[in-house]
Amino acid sequence: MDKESYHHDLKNKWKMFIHHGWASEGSVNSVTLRSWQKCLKHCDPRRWKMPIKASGQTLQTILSRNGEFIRVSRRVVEDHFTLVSGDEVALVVLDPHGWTLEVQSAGELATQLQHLGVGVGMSWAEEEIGTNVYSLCRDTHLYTRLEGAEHFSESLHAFSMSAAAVIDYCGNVHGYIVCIVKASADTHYLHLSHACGVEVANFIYIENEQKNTNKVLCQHNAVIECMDDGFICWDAQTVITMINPQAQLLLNVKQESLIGKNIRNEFVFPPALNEAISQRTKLPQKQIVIEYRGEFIELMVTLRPLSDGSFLLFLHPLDKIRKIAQQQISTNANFTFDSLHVISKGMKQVLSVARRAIKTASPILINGEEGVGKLSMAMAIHNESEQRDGPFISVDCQMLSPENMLHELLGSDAGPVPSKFELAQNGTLYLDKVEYLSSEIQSVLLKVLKTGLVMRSDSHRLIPVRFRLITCTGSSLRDYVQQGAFSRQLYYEISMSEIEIPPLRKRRDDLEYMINEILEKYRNRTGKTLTIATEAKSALLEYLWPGNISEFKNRMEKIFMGCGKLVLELEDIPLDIRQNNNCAADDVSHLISLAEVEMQAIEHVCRVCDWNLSKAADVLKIGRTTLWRKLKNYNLYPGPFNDE
Ligand SMILES: Nc1ncnc2c1ncn2[C@@H]1O[C@H](COP(=O)(O)OP(=O)(O)OP(=O)(O)O)[C@@H](O)[C@H]1O
Repeated sequence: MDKESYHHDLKNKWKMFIHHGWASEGSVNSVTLRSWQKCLKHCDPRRWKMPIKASGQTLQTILSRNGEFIRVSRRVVEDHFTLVSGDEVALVVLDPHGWTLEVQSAGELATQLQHLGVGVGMSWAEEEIGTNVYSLCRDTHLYTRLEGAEHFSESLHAFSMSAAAVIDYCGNVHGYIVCIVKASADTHYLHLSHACGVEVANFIYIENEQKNTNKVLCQHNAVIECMDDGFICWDAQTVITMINPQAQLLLNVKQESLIGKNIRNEFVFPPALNEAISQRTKLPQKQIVIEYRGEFIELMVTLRPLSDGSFLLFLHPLDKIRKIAQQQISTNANFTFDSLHVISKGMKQVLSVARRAIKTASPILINGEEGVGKLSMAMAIHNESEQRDGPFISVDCQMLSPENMLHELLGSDAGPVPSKFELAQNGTLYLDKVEYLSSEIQSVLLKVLKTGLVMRSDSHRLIPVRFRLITCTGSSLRDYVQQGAFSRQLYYEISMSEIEIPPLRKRRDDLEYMINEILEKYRNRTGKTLTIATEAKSALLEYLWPGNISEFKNRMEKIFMGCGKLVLELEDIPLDIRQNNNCAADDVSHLISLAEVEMQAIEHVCRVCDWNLSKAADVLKIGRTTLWRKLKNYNLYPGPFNDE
């Protein structure tokens, strides 16, 4: 059938429908027929009513809401429009609700469309203009064509139109592209709406991808800039491709001097890292030392092999790691000069000596009997000093085994384990019972104090350290020095400021305060108000408290626990305290024999003399053979003797 007859036939079917309200089955496309039936109710097919047109604020809202879509589709529609003969084709862009966003038309076709009211803002709603390509395409989302008399409104019979929806990969409809030609003209141009729709959808997809990529890239760059860790990236050919500012700081290098260089030529890695690189395995949080241009740099690293053959080496800043180690090892120094509650004159003098000592950077030696509060005083000094924000590292020298003393204090590069001096960086190092340091450690400590540098036990690297040293002893270090068991030079060095804490028996005011304080704490804890009878209190005040505050706290706790009354009478006080014996009469478990005293003395002197028997025998003022025999008897023989 030629074009003319085809259109003639269509017109007859349309007339038939308009006249009788029905069309024979199969003669009209079912979708079109359904739309005709709906339109009968609200449109006059023979009289064109100008469609509504959005204007003013409404139009502005529609245009700005579809700004991105208009920008992309205009570019596509303009390109296609210039490619075809403008006189024969019009291209119209609609938003998802059928509002006209853009019209490309020219010549006679443009004039005809303008007469019908086609322009920006016009509505393509079916109720307005009857059956049209937009309304059908909106229902099906499929490419739609209507030719001549397939339109419900007779005024549109002069045109053939097509419409394609612009749908993104998520299924969102951004709008529609409508192509209009004269019904008498060649209809192959109608495919333009489909081509434009696909192209606009592709552009939207690409722009979205670009936006997402840019967003990810921005986030990626922000993360790289803000992260505390440094990192270096090298490719499968071991060429360095990336190094972030933090890594440049940690390694003291400039990006330009490393990018494009071979990682192998720039850095010397330790075996553990080399092995992980060659086996392409992850290496999480490994503390290593790498060599860069003759410098040894200690780092905590994480190695991540990537699937393209490249590697990422994260450099975790060591001061942070050190802080974590310090937090784990450092003691919670919770005393201040105020919280020591000093009442007695003797202790007030001690505090003024301590205050003076704090003003200098020199080490402080604290003397005092056991349990007198030496550690608490050291903590208070730490908290009152410039080092208060640094760590408080406490080491009990008696607890260090002679074999491991060097390793434990000096650390090692192999672990690597930082030395206690490094851990105390910018803080306080407290050495309890300093007389137990072996002579080897004594000379190491002296060197550290004089140079401010430490060398780990298995390393030749000199690490600068800055800390305040507080040592303490319950013995007379002077006697040790005279006996040759403690380095004279070290003694002078550590005792530049010396604090002597008097025993509790010499500070009755403090003792009385502590009794009241302990009663108060008891009341807060149990809700019971306990008082002490005068005789009982006198007994407590008279007692000599050989174990000082430690003993006081311990025994008072036991006394309170055992007393079911609200008034503590003399009879509730243990007999040894009442009789002012220095040890509990009914408890002999902690008393030691003469042989044990001798054994402890021998072991202590031998340890201090690094098991040099001649030296130890001199200090103990016994013969070498006697010492050797006693060591065997007491089973104190630790291994080969260092006797020369
Ligand atoms: N002024 C104080 N007020 C209350 N309690 C204190 C005071 N000083 C020390 N103590 C407490 O006394 C006990 C012993 O104190 P600290 O450990 O400081 O003594 P020390 O002389 O270092 O002991 P040792 O000789 O056994 O090492 C701790 O429980 C501590 O909390």
